[in-house]
Amino acid sequence: METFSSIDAMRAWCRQQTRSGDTIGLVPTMGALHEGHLSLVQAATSSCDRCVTTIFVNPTQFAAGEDLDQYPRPLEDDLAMLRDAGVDAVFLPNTKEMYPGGPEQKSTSVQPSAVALPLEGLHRPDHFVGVATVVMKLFQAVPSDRAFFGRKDFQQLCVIEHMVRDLNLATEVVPCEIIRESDGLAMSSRNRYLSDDERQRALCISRSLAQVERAFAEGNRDSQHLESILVDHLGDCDSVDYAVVVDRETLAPVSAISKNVVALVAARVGATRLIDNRELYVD
Ligand SMILES: Nc1ncnc2c1ncn2[C@@H]1O[C@H](COP(=O)(O)OP(=O)(O)OP(=O)(O)O)[C@@H](O)[C@H]1O
Ligand SMILES: CC(C)(CO)[C@@H](O)C(=O)[O-]
Ligand code: BAL
Repeated sequence: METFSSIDAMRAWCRQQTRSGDTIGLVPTMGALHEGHLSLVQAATSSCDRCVTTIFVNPTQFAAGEDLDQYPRPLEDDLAMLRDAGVDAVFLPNTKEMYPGGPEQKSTSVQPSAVALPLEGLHRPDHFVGVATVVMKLFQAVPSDRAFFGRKDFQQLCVIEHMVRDLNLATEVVPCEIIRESDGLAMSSRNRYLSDDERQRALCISRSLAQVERAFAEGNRDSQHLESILVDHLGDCDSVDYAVVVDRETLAPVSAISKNVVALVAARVGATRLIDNRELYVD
């Protein structure tokens, strides 16, 4: 497995693979890897000739006071997992390589579509500008045929799909299913922050979504009622940023549901903010 920290070297390696006819699958991450990340790697290695994973804790998507400094960085463990998973190359830029003028510098950025405005956009106002911009930069460093993103970060996936569509990017976005612990908790690097008690209480998030899925399957199409089911089951969380059932394409509120929707939750357990969701399909 090759590792690269410079954009030029990474891009040159990709060009060489492409010249020899190999397709490239890209898996962008912030490290602290788990089975969710490995499922993206698995999807990439099974549909592309080469898999490149990136590990970069992107400062521009964190607001002041968020967990940028604490964010776990177990690099040796991450590299061992990627090697075992059959990854061909890892891109590990430092902040100076990605932001030569410093991350605070007002440099060119990507303005995401309106899908970035609600939900996470309200609670983390500059977050998706940071995400869209760094993903665009990673796409330039790792020219790839396909890029793999998890549905766990549902709104992020929408933002990236819109960016690729609106800016005519050549990389195909491949959404990947949410990987859960055996008790239902969505895997997330931030689960490492949870104490045993918090880990138990965090289960109410996936349970609340399972309850909504059940009500939806039984024919309930009233979004207010479905949202009240979410809220009723989130009592073990310390605070709830949002618990909503919204249009799956626009993330706008819906009342009587006639199209596919998605139930999304962001809640804090102790100091840890977790997100999860369920897509609900009308047939
Ligand atoms: N449980 C999961 N199932 C599927 N994909 C996942 C899961 N967790 C993360 N991913 C995907 O992995 C990619 C990298 O995400 P990231 O490194 O931020 O991990 P994370 O676990 O979401 O971290 P955090 O806890 O910081 O949100 C993203 O596309 C994300 O959607
Ligand atoms: C897409 C991403 C790697 C951009 O920093 C990050 O937001 C993540 O890990 O989901
Ligand atoms: N997985 C999304 C990255 C973040 O929360 O910043």
